[in-house]
Amino acid sequence: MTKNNKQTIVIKLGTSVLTAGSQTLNKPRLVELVRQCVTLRQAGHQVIVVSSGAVAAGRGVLQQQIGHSLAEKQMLAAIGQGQLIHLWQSLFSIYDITVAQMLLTRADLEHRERYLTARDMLTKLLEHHVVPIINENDAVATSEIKVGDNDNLSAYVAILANADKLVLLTDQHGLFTADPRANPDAQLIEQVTHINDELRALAGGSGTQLGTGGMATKLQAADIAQRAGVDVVIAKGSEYDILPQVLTQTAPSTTFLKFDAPVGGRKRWLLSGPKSTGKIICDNGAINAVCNQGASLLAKGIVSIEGQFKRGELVQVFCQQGTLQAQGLTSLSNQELGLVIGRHSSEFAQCLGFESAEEIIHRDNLVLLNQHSQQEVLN
Ligand SMILES: Nc1ncnc2c1ncn2[C@@H]1O[C@H](COP(=O)(O)OP(=O)(O)O)[C@@H](O)[C@H]1O
Ligand SMILES: N[C@@H](CCC(=O)OP(=O)(O)O)C(=O)O
Repeated sequence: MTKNNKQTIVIKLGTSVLTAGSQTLNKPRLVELVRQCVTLRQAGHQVIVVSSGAVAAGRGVLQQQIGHSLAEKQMLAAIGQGQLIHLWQSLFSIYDITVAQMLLTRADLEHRERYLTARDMLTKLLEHHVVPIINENDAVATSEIKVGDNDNLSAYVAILANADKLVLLTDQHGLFTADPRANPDAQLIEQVTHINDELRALAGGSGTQLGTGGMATKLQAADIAQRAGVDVVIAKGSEYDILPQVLTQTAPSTTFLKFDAPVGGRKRWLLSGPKSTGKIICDNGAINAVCNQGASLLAKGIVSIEGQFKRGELVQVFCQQGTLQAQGLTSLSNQELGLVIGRHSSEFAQCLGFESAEEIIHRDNLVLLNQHSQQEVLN
């Protein structure tokens, strides 16, 4: 939330920015970015950095031909992360600013308690005027527990920190109508209120072997952050004084406006923490009740389910037309739910052999995803 125009700003620095298009870290670029972060702090803002670049730094240290397989990148990240944090530490120390390293994986955000621990830690660092430097813990992150890209990670961090703004610095001015690398005539899209399939279709992957996810993951990140009440800006990290310019809205960029009625409280965790493990497909009556009438999801309106999930895991709710409408924590596993699809809760005990709550996803455990200004309860 904005506190007297003093904002908490998460700045995500992509590999493309930190390498300036080369194969390894570009130190003058880091110097320049630290100077700008300090300018923001001197203006009273709190700064959190999500820094990519461990893999690139590792390449610079080893100076051997290393491929791009997962195992090779993990090895490079393990080598490079130390150098990366050392550089940030040295550069911020010129200004007498202390930094702290936080290496996260999805597992740190998935369980509510671990999520709260990470949140408290981040809050403490900011209280002590430390700049958190965050990256994914690539060296140990297996596919089951990793976020996979720092764009999504930075959106989760912005939610954790209750940030006002997320700035994604990359090697383009923002989201274009097509990948500008392949389409020189592509136009910059300056403002986005709501990300839809049409927009997602414009966002391609990374144009290089160094970046992860390209514009596609930046849109995923923006979508999550907007819903949680965070303004998001994508801008070009090589532009002079880009960070101050983003704040004064004078740089070419793409801005994604935060929602008028953002998801609040514990429900923010549902946007950022758990990974979805299954799908529930519902009839239009159920979708209408859940999306427009503030109802919980009942078994009666469920048409089918897909995937495997346990009780308490996150599942996604789709309409029969195939659009994602909501996500939330299920009270039954996929096997149990299979026994009661389409049934009234009065039949649950007989079908399941035990008593169970009538709601399959209780309203308190559910976030809507298909309305850009949904009236979610701010709890
Ligand atoms: N519609 C688009 N607009 C802008 N860039 C796009 C688009 N689609 C794909 N891209 C690509 O996304 C790249 C930026 O993402 P990425 O390489 O992952 O950078 P970073 O390391 O900054 O995360 C751009 O260099 C560009 O080639
Ligand atoms: N964690 C990796 C970067 C992953 C990533 O998302 O990269 P990028 O798309 O360049 O922001 C690293 O430190 O090299």
